[in-house]
Formats: sequence, C-alpha cells, structure tokens
Amino acid sequence: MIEIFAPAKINLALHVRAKRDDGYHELDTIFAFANIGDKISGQLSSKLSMEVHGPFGPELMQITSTEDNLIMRAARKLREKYNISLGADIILEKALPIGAGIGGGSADAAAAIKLLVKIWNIDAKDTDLLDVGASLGADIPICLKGQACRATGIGDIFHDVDISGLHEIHILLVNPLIHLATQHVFANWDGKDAGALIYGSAYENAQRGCNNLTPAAIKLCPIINDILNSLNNRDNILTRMSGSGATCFGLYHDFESCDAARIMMEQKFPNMWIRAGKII
Ligand SMILES: C[C@](O)(CO)[C@H](O)COP(=O)(O)OP(=O)(O)OC[C@H]1O[C@@H](n2ccc(N)nc2=O)[C@H](O)[C@@H]1O
Ligand SMILES: Nc1ncnc2c1ncn2[C@@H]1O[C@H](COP(=O)(O)OP(=O)(O)OP(=O)(O)O)[C@@H](O)[C@H]1O
Repeated sequence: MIEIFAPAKINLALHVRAKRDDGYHELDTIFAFANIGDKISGQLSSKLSMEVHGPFGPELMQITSTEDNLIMRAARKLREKYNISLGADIILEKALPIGAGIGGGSADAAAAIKLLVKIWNIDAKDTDLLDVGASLGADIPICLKGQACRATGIGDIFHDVDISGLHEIHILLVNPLIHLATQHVFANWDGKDAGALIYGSAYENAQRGCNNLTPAAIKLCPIINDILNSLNNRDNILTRMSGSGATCFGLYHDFESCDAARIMMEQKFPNMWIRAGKII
C-alpha cells in the first residue's frame, strides 16, 4: 500500500484581474500548503475502484458519485494517456471540508496522479502530468507542484518567488461548513482588477496583497465576515479568506498564539471546522 498526503492549498493572496472570453478569470496569486489535508492510499489491482472514509467521506459520497470523483476522473485520464490496462484499489481519507476554497478535490486529484504514477510505474514527464491535471481543474497543476509559489494565468503559470520565512509560520483554518461553489463566487466578483503581486517575496506579497473575492463570498455567505473579524487581532500576522471561500485563515509567528486563537475560535464558533497547523 502506498500513501500520499493531499495538503490543503492556501491562497495567501488572491488577486482576480480580469474575466476571459472563456468565462475563466485571470489571477495573480500566492499559493502555499498546510500540513492539514486528506490522505490517498492505494495498491495495484486488476480493476479501478475507490473507497471513501474520513470525517467528510459521507458528505462527499452524497454529493459526488465515485465515478465523478476527481480521483477517478484523474485515474481514467492517466489510463487513457498512457494506454494502461491495469487497475488500482484507491482509498480516500477525506479530512478537508468540501467546497471550501482550500482545493480539497484538487489536492486529491493531484495526490491520485502521484500515487498511480508510482503504482503503474509510469515514466511520465512532469509537464505531461501538469497537462493531465489542468484538463480536470485550475487548481490541480499547483497541487501537483506542491510548493509555495506565485502563479498567474488561471493559476497555472508559475513564477519563482522568494519563499523564505513561510515554513516557520503557523496557520489556523476556520470553515463555517457552508459549501461555496467556486463559479458562483466568481460570478459575484465586482469586476475590479486588484493589480499584480509585485511586492517581492511571498511573505511580502501576502502582507501587502488581498483576496478580492472576499466581498463576493461574504455576499453569498455572510458569516465569513464574522470569522474574519474574530480572527483578526494583534497576535496574528495576517487574517484572510482562501480561494473562493468560505475557509478563512490566520497566520502566526508561534505555536502559542496560533493555539490560543484556535481555543478562542472553538469557543466562539463551536460548530465550525477549525484546525491549527503549519505552512509546509
Ligand atoms: C479560486 C481558486 O481556488 C484559487 O486558487 C481556483 O482558481 C479555483 O480552481 P478550481 O476549483 O480548480 O477551479 P475549476 O474547477 O477549474 O473551475 C470551477 C469554476 O471556477 C471558475 N474559475 C476557476 C478558476 C479561474 N481562474 N477562474 C474562474 O472563473 C469558473 O467558473 C469554473 O467553472
Ligand atoms: N475528491 C473530492 N473531494 C472534494 N470534492 C470533490 C472531489 N471529487 C469531486 N469533487 C467535487 O468538486 C467540488 C469542489 O470541491 P472542492 O472541495 O475541491 O472545492 P474547493 O475547496 O472550493 O476548491 P478550490 O479551492 O479549488 O476552488 C465538490 O462540490 C464536489 O462535488
């Protein structure tokens, strides 16, 4: 059995710049990952199958059939592209909330691609795998890359950026357990270009940037505003929403401040999904 971690994707800054003719939006974003995520494991088999477990497993099975799961879609694409007749038994441990702006499905698809490349012993070029990922979702290429960076295009053109200091940062994720559909949030964007992220390092871009999908997400899910206000205090480096929401995050220099914020948020919002971890 091989196991691959599928970490939550965090947009430390997300600048939506323009709507393209194909309906997608040009972005400028700083991606990072947290040590909080799903787990995908699997082994070689004659058929392709998947099981879903974990706290968000039942919800995922209710809204998405196994065949439509991004993991199975990625597996079928790989089999077609590399002419593979083997199968695999895949197990997803779903720990990330669904439709949460932290790329859960994208992280799973990327982890499944990595897993199956190993199980099926595929001699694949990284660029070809990125193409397979991109054909399934805008966030999958960055989840395949799995490293903090700046991205433009629809989030698929990567730029080197100084990421020093990021790995020491503690992060608190807070999700109200309200599913926000990415396309609805984009449809409510105010159309104002937030500009390019040209402030230097990833850390500086995070501090000086913003997430200009936040007003659109708050319109659809007003409690995001309460979460952001509660997270925002003098002990943290930054408070922001990730992606199209509704997950918000606080960044902290040390474990103690992050843990104190976790306890405070758990008392205030006992029914929300709240996790403390680190940027990886
Ligand atoms: C907002 C982000 O989370 C930031 O990382 C991502 O760009 C979203 O990536 P994703 O969920 O993988 O997106 P996809 O599954 O490809 O697209 C879902 C929907 O989001 C909208 N979408 C997505 C990405 C993008 N750059 N512009 C868009 O307008 C489109 O309406 C699309 O139909
Ligand atoms: N393995 C999976 N995990 C989660 N969602 C999946 C998965 N496979 C398919 N989906 C579908 O994808 C939709 C988006 O889920 P996901 O959790 O990736 O959203 P998200 O966190 O908002 O993503 P992003 O941050 O990339 O916009 C779900 O509504 C679900 O129907």
